[in-house]
Amino acid sequence: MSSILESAKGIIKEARELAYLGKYPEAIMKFKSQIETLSQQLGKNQGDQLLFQEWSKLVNDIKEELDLTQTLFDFTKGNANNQQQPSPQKPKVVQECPEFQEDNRQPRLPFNQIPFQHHHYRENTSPTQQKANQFQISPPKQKAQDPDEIFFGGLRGGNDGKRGNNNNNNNNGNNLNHNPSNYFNNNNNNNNNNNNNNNYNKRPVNNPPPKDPDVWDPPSKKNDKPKQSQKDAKANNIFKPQAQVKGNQRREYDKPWKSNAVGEKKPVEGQRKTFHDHVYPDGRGPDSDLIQMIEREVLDLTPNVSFEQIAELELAKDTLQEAVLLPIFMPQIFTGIRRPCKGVLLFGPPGTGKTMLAKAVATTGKTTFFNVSACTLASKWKGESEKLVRLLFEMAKFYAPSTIFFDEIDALGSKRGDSDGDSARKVKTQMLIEMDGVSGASTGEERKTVMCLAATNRPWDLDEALIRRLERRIYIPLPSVTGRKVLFEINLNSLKLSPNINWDQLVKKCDGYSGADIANVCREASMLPMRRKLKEEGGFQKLQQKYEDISNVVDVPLEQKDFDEALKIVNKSVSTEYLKEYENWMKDFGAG
Ligand SMILES: Nc1ncnc2c1ncn2[C@@H]1O[C@H](COP(=O)(O)OP(=O)(O)OP(=O)(O)O)[C@@H](O)[C@H]1O
Repeated sequence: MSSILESAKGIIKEARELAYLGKYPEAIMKFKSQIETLSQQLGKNQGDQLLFQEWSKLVNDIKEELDLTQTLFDFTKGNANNQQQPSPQKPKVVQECPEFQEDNRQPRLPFNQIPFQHHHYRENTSPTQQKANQFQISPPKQKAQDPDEIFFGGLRGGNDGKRGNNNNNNNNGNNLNHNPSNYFNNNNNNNNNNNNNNNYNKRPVNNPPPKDPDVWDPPSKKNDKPKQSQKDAKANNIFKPQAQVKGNQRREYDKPWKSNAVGEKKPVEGQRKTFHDHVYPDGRGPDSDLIQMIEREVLDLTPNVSFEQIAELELAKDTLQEAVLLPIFMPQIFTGIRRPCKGVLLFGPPGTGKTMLAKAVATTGKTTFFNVSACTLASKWKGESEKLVRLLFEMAKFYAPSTIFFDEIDALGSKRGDSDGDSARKVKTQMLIEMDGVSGASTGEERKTVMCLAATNRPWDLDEALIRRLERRIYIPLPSVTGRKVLFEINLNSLKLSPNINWDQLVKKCDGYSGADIANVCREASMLPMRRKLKEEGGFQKLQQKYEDISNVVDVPLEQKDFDEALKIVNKSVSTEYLKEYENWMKDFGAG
């Protein structure tokens, strides 16, 4: 049954398309064939009362559609016989509606020639009709792609909500088209006048023509509705009494939403004055948004990492303490040839603790930490990146002593080349200028220590001018055996551990793992006993019913098998071929 309906649906759709294209004879043939097929089926299904009713309703509807198509056909034939061909110019509806201009199909019929059937199909919400709709003879509404929608769209009024007068149109469409006799009368008039458009315009005033949803209302004349003067309005009591206020009285109430607004922001006493407040004491300026974005997303007031939390990397820690922290603590010593370096580059495989080192520097030196991810910058402030770099350094000087950390600096400061866009070149140049400006701290002006730290996994991509300014270049390698042991200790210090774990063997197995990889192994291992326990007890729900405090039950010591299992899941993330490249680059450019 459903296959018959499906094929009927398809053929009826084709028939509508043909009718839309003005191929009435073919459309009529198709409608007729479907009426025949469905009627035959009706005969076979008389036993099922409900189905029978629905199908006969459907057949009747298609018959009406056939009649209307036939009428249209007769009408156009009449026109042709009278040699009253429609004007080659497209009707107004078609001219004004972009969808129709894009569409190369024939212009749509004048409004009063459009059959009403589909409207009837979709709008009728009687239970039987709703059932019939389930057969989806008329498909759900789509944007002007569906020929049904284009062909019969005028009847339903609102097609896509673009125009404001859809509801009215809908009503007008209903009023006119629900009554087939109206429809035929109009056609007769058309025949008499032999001019559809004229006829459309010559409707009696008390029976206004339905609006086409695709045609905008003409602009209303200014004197259509004389404006009511305020005096008259008051007299007519249009204004509510509470609105009658004197002078500025209306503005004198609390506007809590405004207190957070940028324009009204006032520094609270005792609170740290922000850079924004400093440059724009009035609360708003041309770069307000950019500055606030930096303050919100780049400024990290609590990096909170200590050197003790970082495993191994003793050389890097010493270099950073000497190059960055000492000049902050003893600025008087670091003058002349001892001037602090302009910047430090940390390079090495991913996940080896470069960001942690930068944060530890900021925490220990009690400096303001700007954590700039070059990737984010480049994408987020496209077109304004060089302004952002300038503002960033200005802010760093304002909050000095500060540390600016450029993570993934290769994304921002790669080698300059012909393929660079204008914007990328400007950003690089701005960075170089600003980094030079930072060392201006040693030229006698009030010392504003700003340290630049940068990290990259691809040092060989960096621009040489930038490399020169990052005067200390420190290799952050993968952890050694000792480093891996410490990493396990750091990551597992809050968990219960079985005494039977063979740490030496485990650390050996983790050869080539970065600090981040080892942290992942520990995380995975820590979950396994819990998962096992949950499974044994029949799932979370059952465990919860059985024990009041399930945290004690699932918090079981980690065992060797947990780590073995975790090592199967977590693999190393650094390829060995890259390690060679780091070492080579270190030989050529390293300055640790
Ligand atoms: N030496 C280390 N000591 C302690 N933890 C470490 C160490 N190295 C890596 N980790 C762990 O790895 C995680 C990632 O470290 P971090 O972000 O500092 O790496 P990164 O070198 O900056 O990585 P990327 O180059 O991908 O930005 C840290 O949160 C930490 O858990």
